Amino acid sequence: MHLLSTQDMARADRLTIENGVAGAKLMWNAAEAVADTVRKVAGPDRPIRILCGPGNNGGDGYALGAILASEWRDVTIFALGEPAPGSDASWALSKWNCPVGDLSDYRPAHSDLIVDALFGAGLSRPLDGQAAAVVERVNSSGACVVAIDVPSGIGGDDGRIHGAAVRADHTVTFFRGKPGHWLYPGRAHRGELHLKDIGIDDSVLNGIGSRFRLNGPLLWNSEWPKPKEETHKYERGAVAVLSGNRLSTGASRLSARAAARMGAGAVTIIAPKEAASIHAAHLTAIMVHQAEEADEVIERLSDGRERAVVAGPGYGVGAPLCDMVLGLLALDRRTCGHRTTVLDADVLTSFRDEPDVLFAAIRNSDHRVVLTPHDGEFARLFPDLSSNDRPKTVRVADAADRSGAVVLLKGADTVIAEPKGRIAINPNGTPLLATAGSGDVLAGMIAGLCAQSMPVFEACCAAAWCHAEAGSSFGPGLIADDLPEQLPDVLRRLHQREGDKE
Ligand SMILES: NC(=O)C1=CN([C@@H]2O[C@H](COP(=O)(O)OP(=O)(O)OC[C@H]3O[C@@H](n4cnc5c(N)ncnc54)[C@H](O)[C@@H]3O)[C@@H](O)[C@H]2O)[C@@H](O)CC1
Ligand SMILES: Nc1ncnc2c1ncn2[C@@H]1O[C@H](COP(=O)(O)OP(=O)(O)O)[C@@H](O)[C@H]1O
Ligand SMILES: [K+]
Repeated sequence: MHLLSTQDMARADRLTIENGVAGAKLMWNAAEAVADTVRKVAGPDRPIRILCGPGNNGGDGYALGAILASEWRDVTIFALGEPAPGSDASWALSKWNCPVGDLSDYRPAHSDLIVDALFGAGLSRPLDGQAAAVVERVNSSGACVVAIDVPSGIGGDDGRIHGAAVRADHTVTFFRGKPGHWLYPGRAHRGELHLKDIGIDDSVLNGIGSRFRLNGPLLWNSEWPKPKEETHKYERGAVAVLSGNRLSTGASRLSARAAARMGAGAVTIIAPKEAASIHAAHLTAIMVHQAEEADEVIERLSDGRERAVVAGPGYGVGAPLCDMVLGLLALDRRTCGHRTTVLDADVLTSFRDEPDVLFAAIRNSDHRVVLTPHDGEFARLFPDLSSNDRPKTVRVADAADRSGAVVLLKGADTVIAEPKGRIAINPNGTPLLATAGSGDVLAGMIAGLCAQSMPVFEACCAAAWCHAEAGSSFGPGLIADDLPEQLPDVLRRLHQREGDKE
């Protein structure tokens, strides 16, 4: 499913208007769509108070008022400024045949149904003055709020609070969702999201070329690996996971088990001697290979049997890990096929003083690379991209462009970006995933899919989505060990789903 930035959405409107649908018609359709939700939420008797801004978001509010007043409902409008003469909003105001109150006079009652039509896609500066004051009163009133397009004060592109922001119970948006509906804190402010058709044809998406996607099965189901009937375990896809020393072996076992559960045909942990015997005592289906020094590990991996390698979880931060990774990335495609290297955890911290060395190695490598930082690791590798001054989506996309890797920035609103390409936001995260080792599982899941030749961006998106599904379907009490065991159930349900379409 595409998401549209405010700029993309303006282009969708423009293309639709050029194709002969009047802007006023789109506004009326938008108001009808909001009216549907308002009727359901307000029931027959609740007083409806519409707060209109000076732009087209306010225009939607005036048109909504006209529709609901024609049904003899108790509707009042309070406005901030007037629509520009000749605008669609000014036309909508002409359909509202009752007085308009001043926004500063509105005192919300708990029983009101408030419609927030102050600002939508056109928010151009932080809320202040009357707008900020009314948002404060609305939020503390306890009244039910339906926001039009986006809760006022939330940036449609970045999901951030600009000055102050409405906390809505419902948000009605048009044609496609916006990144700000899915990035926090906007995601927490929007309440239930209602996506409505207002007469914009899907074909305009071709003319827009939006980079933004909402992650979900539609994005990657068609690339899901299906083993051939006559396959064997190495052909199906093998994974290697590099283990830390004897005191930190658990992380690599979590990654390995997750890779196997995602369908990799063979998974091997490569570990130094003392750690290898600990693994051997724990493992059954997962194989263990003993290798002491970086040279031995690279020698073991140079025959190309494993099409995906996980490095970082529990390995230990330091120069030996940097050398190992640089050695791995230098392995030749002729011997290793189209290998994917998933660099997680300690690898990301180990390169904090010389991230450009890592990025140069990635760009010069024959292999596909995935970086899976959390916020702290992201700040170490990309210090200048870590401040919140630009949307998270754009910062992750810049990190992908700079590094040459697919970058998956973990968090409640995980963002995945490919170099010069798509940017996906994961919708189904649960705070239950905030448990030690859950990131190690995710790294293994990505490797498991990449080893089966799933394209790397799709593999990252699919893994993030399935990881979150595993967390929420297991429920309270979840620890990282439970995630791989939950995957068969997630995968079974996934493959039973009927293909919904874009
Ligand atoms: N034809 C279209 O373009 C359609 C637009 N629609 C609606 O139009 C909205 C976008 O309309 P606009 O582009 O007019 O933008 P908005 O209505 O979101 O806001 C723009 C207006 O608000 C003012 N403004 C921005 N930030 C402010 C602040 N912090 N304090 C005070 N004033 C501020 C601007 O100067 C401008 O007058 C969408 O969100 C959607 O609700 C829908 O009616 C569907 C069709
Ligand atoms: N509040 C949250 N909501 C949703 N997902 C979360 C939340 N907190 C963490 N996660 C997810 O949990 C995982 C944690 O990974 P990471 O920080 O690497 O942990 P660890 O290093 O302990 O394995 C990531 O996939 C992240 O997206
Ligand atoms: K709004």
